[in-house]
Amino acid sequence: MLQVYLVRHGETRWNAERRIQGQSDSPLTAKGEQQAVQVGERVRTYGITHVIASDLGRTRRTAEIIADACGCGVTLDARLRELDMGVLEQRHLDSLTPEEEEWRRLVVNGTPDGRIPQGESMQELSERMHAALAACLDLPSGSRPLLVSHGIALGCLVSTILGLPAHAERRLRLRNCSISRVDYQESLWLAPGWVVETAGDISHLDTPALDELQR
Ligand SMILES: O=C(O)[C@@H](CO)OP(=O)(O)O
Repeated sequence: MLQVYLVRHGETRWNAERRIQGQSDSPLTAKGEQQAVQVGERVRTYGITHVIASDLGRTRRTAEIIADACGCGVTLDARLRELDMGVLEQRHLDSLTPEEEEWRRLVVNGTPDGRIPQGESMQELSERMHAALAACLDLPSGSRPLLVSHGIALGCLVSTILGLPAHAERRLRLRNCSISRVDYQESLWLAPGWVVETAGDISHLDTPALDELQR
């Protein structure tokens, strides 16, 4: 059975400021760095063999800290990037005009192929995240990978593995540096293929970030 750990990056400056990042980037806060250290402390005994991260700065930095603790290197996979939120990237969530708010709702309410102008649909996000996860099946036997990605991207992955629509990720709270795990298994009892073991675990964090979606 292949076990794959899924970690959202540590808190960033724009997370704390309620600004939309998407494929734009902002650095980890001091709290975000500390959260990454705490993930490393937790998973260092898990036998992680590969740390694979989205190529955005916030995930790279989080991955470096975790990989140091695990004694392995980091490889980058652009398929693990956050949803491209087009013209709304870098904006404060509270500053959207009614028209912009409507664009945002097209995505989060599950309108088929809804997208923010110049952005990406949830279907496109789902396809690339599943491709990145499937690539773990090609790693050498006995591998135990840990993927470092983003809130909407990981939520979409977990939701769709459960058979829910991609936009169900809005009902799944994946805080900064939460750990989820999915397993690939052939089971007579559970559905064969990817199975969700846990989602959004933050028991290793002593100061969990306020989630930008929750505030
Ligand atoms: O892009 C963003 O603003 C958020 C949305 O959840 O994603 P993340 O902080 O996980 O990159």
